[in-house]
Amino acid sequence: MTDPLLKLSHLNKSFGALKATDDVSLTLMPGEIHALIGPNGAGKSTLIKQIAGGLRSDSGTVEFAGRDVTALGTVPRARAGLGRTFQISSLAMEYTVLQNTVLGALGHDGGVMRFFRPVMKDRRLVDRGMAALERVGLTDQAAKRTADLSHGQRRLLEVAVALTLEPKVFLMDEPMAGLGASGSKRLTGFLDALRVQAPILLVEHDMDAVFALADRISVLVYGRVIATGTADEIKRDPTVREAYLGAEDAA
Ligand SMILES: Nc1ncnc2c1ncn2[C@@H]1O[C@H](COP(=O)(O)OP(=O)(O)OP(=O)(O)O)[C@@H](O)[C@H]1O
Repeated sequence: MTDPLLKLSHLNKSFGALKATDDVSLTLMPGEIHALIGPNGAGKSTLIKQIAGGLRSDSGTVEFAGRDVTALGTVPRARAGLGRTFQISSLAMEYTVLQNTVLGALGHDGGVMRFFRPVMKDRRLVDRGMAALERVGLTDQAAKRTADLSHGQRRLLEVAVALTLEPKVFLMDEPMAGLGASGSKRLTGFLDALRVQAPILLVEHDMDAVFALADRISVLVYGRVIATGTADEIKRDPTVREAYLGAEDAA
């Protein structure tokens, strides 16, 4: 059997008396989109932070590509290929769209020292930046100031910057937020293709996108995973319907 690329075992995180995540175990398989859904405050963002390394777990382990990364911070986890996007606006607003992706590509090469070299003259980095823009459909915006992009375009640019880092896994926290119907549809199509390059752990409230994309869905309620399964299994699961999907879906 194929090994999971990401394996969470018995992760816990409390804030005072509040158990934000409670004994969470789940896996992300190669090529898979695994969606994490749950009501507000269920612990989804906390879990993403525990995986990315921004928040230290009280107990439990995070294994990535067969390696225990629990003790590592955000930067070494990102360097290892654990890519986090969204809900961290890391874009440089005064820079052009292309400069943002080129800086992303530069970050991937890991050379802070190189920062001082004329990066925009580095053909290889510029090509990588342009290739990422092309993949998200922002080529014609390359020379624009990032601050002048629409909200939806900025989100696409965040995806493009993430692509330049060539992650082995994507952790995405509500990528559809604020995109509107056509923007979400476009991003849904894009993520569908992206899973081949790197599997995606997707926190998302947009249930149309979740049901369209996810190979598996885990439902988090009060910090606990109450069910994991395919979209059909989750839709049918009585515990989920009661706890999360609500009366209108149970009707
Ligand atoms: N730094 C913190 N200090 C104290 N409590 C926190 C902290 N971060 C999160 N919490 C609490 O932990 C619980 C889980 O929050 P979290 O943001 O992980 O939920 P969520 O499922 O991502 O919610 P949403 O869907 O609204 O983004 C909430 O009750 C929240 O108030």
